[in-house]
Parts: sequence; structure tokens; C-alpha cells
Amino acid sequence: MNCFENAKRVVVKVGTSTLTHETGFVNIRRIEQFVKVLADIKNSGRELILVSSGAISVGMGKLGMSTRPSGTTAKQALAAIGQCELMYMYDKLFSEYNHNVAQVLLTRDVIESEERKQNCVNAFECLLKMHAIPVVNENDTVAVEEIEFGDNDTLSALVAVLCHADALVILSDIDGLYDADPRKDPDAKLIARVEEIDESIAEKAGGAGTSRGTGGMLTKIHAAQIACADGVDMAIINGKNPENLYRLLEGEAIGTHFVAEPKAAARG
Ligand SMILES: Nc1ncnc2c1ncn2[C@@H]1O[C@H](COP(=O)(O)OP(=O)(O)O)[C@@H](O)[C@H]1O
Ligand SMILES: N[C@@H](CCC(=O)OP(=O)(O)O)C(=O)O
Repeated sequence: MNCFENAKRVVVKVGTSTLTHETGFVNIRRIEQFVKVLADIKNSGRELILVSSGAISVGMGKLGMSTRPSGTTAKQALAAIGQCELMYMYDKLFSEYNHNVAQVLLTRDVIESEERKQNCVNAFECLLKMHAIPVVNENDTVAVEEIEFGDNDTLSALVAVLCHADALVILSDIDGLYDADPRKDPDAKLIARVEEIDESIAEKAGGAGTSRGTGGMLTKIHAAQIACADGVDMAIINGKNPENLYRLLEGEAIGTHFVAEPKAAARG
């Protein structure tokens, strides 16, 4: 038994390295399995919000490009091309299970204006009432920080807070947070539970593991700080096998669990 078992409203974040092959092209089998699991979890009565990266890679695939451009503007353009294709895939695959998706493109400064924040909360609430699955990505035409620093992890935490989610699950290309970067230290050990996110935790987190991943563990720790401070439990699990989501939500202790501050204290 873990607290994820009872989570009614769940934000799931999936990164580029989970959705694509090393070639940069879409991992069709992975995305199909992932959508099937999400559709089933939705059928079980939970509310789902998906935060999905991948637009730039999918855009590159669409144009037949094999190397990621270094310029920000080119990445913005690829994100705009890839976002349509990404949504087309989600729409098509979720439709097979009779679920509707909704595209939500956000910038992180949405929380800085009370009015925009409230508009955003209202739209999410209404979509969930309509039983749709919001699919969120950063609006890369408007905001370029994420393209440069790769941080849909933080965006997913902001979404979880805005939507008063019960849990945030980040699917990564690794089993969870280790006490050192396993790509550099073969003796690194998985940390199953983090009660307090202090400096010693941040020190363990390094950068991205592949050329497709961008934020690495550091941005996931940052996401955990935002989520946990607002009473949202967060987990990092391996997205290689999307069925890991079932295991987590059925109460199994997998990945790394960042324990939320008690809701009453966190939300006043
Ligand atoms: N302490 C750590 N524990 C686990 N992974 C770490 C750690 N420090 C750095 N990393 C790297 O972070 C990577 C995961 O982040 P990233 O490459 O951004 O991909 P994604 O966002 O798709 O999960 C891992 O593959 C790993 O190489
Ligand atoms: N908005 C960009 C993603 C940037 C990003 O944070 O990617 P990732 O590190 O894979 O979560 C895109 O969709 O390609």
C-alpha cells in the first residue's frame, strides 16, 4: 500500500527519451502501450492529466532530420510542427479506447497573473468534468526557456499544483533517483523514499542522461520541491515499461517516492 493507490486525480509526465528511440524517431510500440495503460487507468475512475514532451523530436522525424538543431528558433519551429503530429497520435490512439484528448499549451508564467491562473484552472476543471484527458506541453512559440533548459518537469509540477492533483508521476528513462548518476557510477543505489528535499538530495542529482533528455534529475528534484510543498506526492518511475504505472497506482513501492507535506499545512 502506498499513497498513490488512493490518488484520484493524477498528473503523468512523460519525457522525450521515453517517447522516442535513440534515432530520435517515435517509439511507436512504447506510445501505444503507454496510451493503452493511461486509457485503462482512466476507465478505472481516476482523473488524468498528461504532460507530454516530444514535440521537437517528433517534428524532426516528420521533416526527416536526424540531428537536433542547436538554434532556439529552429527548435521552436520544429516544436510547432511536431506538436500537431504528437496530438494527432494521442488523439488517434486514445480514440481507440473511446477517450477524448485536449491540447493545452502553457507557459510557466501562467501562475504569475491571478487572472490567467484562474482561467487555466477553470479550463482544466471543465475538461476533467467533460471526462477529457488534457495533454499539456509548453507553448514553445511563446516561451523558449524550456527549449534551452529542458524543463517540462517543472511545468508538470505547476500543473499538478494548479489542478490540486493528488499525485504527480514522472516517467523517466531510469528507475528513479539514485544516490549518484548511474551512468557515471555503477555502484549507485536507488533511493526509494525521500521525506525531505534538502541540499544533500539536490547534490545527488545530475544532468540529462541522453542527447534527447534535457532536464536530467535536477529538474525532477525541482518539480518534487514544488509538488511536495503543495501537498502533492510525486514519484519517478521508469517509463520503459508503461505498465509500471499500474504497479505504482496499485500500491507497489517502485521508483522513488517524494513524500508530500501534509495537505492542510501545505495549502493553509
Ligand atoms: N542521481 C541520479 N539518479 C538518476 N538519474 C540521474 C541522476 N543524476 C543524473 N541522472 C540522469 O538523469 C537522466 C534522466 O533525465 P533525462 O535525461 O532528462 O530524461 P527524462 O526526462 O526523459 O527522464 C538519467 O538517465 C540519468 O543519466
Ligand atoms: N516542449 C519540448 C520539450 C522539452 C522538454 O522538457 O523535454 P523533456 O526533457 O523530454 O521532458 C518538446 O515538446 O519537445
